[in-house]
Amino acid sequence: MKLLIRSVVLRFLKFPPDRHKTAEEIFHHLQNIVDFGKHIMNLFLGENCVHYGEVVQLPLEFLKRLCLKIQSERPESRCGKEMDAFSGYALCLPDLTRLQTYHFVEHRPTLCIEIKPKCGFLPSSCHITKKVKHKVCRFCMHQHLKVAKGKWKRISKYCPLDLFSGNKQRMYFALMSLLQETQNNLKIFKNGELIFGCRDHRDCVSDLNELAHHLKPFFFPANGLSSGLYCTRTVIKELIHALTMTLLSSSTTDNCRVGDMKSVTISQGRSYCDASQFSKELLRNGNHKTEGSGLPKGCILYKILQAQLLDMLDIEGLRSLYDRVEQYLEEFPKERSNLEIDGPYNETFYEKLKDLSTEDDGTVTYAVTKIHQYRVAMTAKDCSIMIALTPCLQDECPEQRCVVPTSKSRFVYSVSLLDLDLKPYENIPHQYERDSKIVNYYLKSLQAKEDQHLLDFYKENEDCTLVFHKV
Ligand SMILES: O=P(O)(O)O[C@@H]1[C@@H](OP(=O)(O)O)[C@H](OP(=O)(O)O)[C@H](O)[C@H](OP(=O)(O)O)[C@H]1OP(=O)(O)O
Ligand SMILES: Nc1ncnc2c1ncn2[C@@H]1O[C@H](COP(=O)(O)OP(=O)(O)OP(=O)(O)O)[C@@H](O)[C@H]1O
Repeated sequence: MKLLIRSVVLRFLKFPPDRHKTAEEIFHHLQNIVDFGKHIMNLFLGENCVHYGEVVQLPLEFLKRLCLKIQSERPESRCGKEMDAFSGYALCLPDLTRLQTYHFVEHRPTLCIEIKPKCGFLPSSCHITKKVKHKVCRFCMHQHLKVAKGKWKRISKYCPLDLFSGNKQRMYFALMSLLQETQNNLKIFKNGELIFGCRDHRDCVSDLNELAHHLKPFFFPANGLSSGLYCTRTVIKELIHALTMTLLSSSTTDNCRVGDMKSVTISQGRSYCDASQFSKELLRNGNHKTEGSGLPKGCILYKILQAQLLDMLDIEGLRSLYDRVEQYLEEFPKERSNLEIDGPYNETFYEKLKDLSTEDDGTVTYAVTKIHQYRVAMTAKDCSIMIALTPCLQDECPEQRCVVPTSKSRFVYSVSLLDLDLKPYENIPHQYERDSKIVNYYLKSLQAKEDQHLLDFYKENEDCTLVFHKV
């Protein structure tokens, strides 16, 4: 749960009603979040993008009033957990809907586009038991289950592999699909206020004409564009162009160490997903080669993908390693802190993440290293990118690398990341079950679709079926 107070954001922990923690535990938990951002994600993703914030203490009276004030604003689907208003501790973060780089534009209008890209590769682990996982990405498979469960109304045409391809045509298709079906993967803010996307799973604002109306003064400040369908298309195109440029731009000035990790390759896996509408469209037009231009090293998508690729074994390969650690902890419960399952997140922890060998020597040390890497990868698979854009004049911003030009405008931008908390160790069995549910449901719906096609085929051909009778 996040609360916006002027230009900072206060972040509070949430817990199920019956599971309150002591103030000391909450302080430790929040400090761990800060340390993980500062010493681990910072190095993977770069200090310009990672804003880990600081733990602050607030008067309890203030928190009590705050809690009462915001309760009615919280989406119903999120109310299963209660905000911690008892410990007095919170995280203080910058407001990432605002530009993070240049402060001279602080009071200018700002657009911020939040994208939750999800997992951008197909796993190639030999532990995988269902072949479909090598061909169809997790996001596309999961769509079927989400729609069946009523989380979303329609299947999205967005496929993360298109966004992460680095190919501008595929990225255009991916971003357009996000705009058409935002789900929880795209939100747009104007001056810090949500103008497009879902606040809650039921509460969505996604009228492209209305969005174009908001965007027009940013992209066509001289107002030379009439309204209507043509205008909407033109403005949306400009937005997608600006987003593509920022997502592919490389930052050379941060401390990101993505280069010092032997980069994990995805060459064994393919770079396109069989379920992607873009690939299907190409195939339909007789083109059998889906282009992947590759991401420029140093761009935000490249860094996120590198962190995601730390999941080398897939949950199917990881499950038995988790059981190995659990068995060990059952015998030696005090060893949990030595295994550093709950931190500390420091340089030593980071160094361990660099061991990419997948030769299992049967030790608990090997198992724990792979688990740490998996948890970091899962974090990168669930984080969000915040792209803030503010118009700037021709003679402003001498550093061209922070400027994105569009047809009739020019923007300074900043790229930041959200939701970088390390995924809990305890979630692993749940991840395993969810994975098999997603895959099984997908296979079931594929089968049902095939059966239906066959049935339709027989129905269509009923009139001319030749039936042989025994004589
Ligand atoms: O498993 P996924 O891919 O559905 O991801 C979950 C997200 O669902 P999504 O598919 O993005 O709609 C899910 O997003 P929502 O809360 O549904 O918007 C959470 O981010 C969840 O993380 P956590 O368990 O709350 O830490 C995410 O769970 P983790 O798997 O990252 O733990
Ligand atoms: N530092 C920030 N600056 C601006 N907006 C933020 C910041 N942190 C979070 N947000 C906004 O708040 C939204 C919710 O954040 P997050 O998903 O981390 O919270 P949550 O724990 O799921 O909250 P809840 O369950 O109450 O919805 C984000 O999708 C983003 O739009």
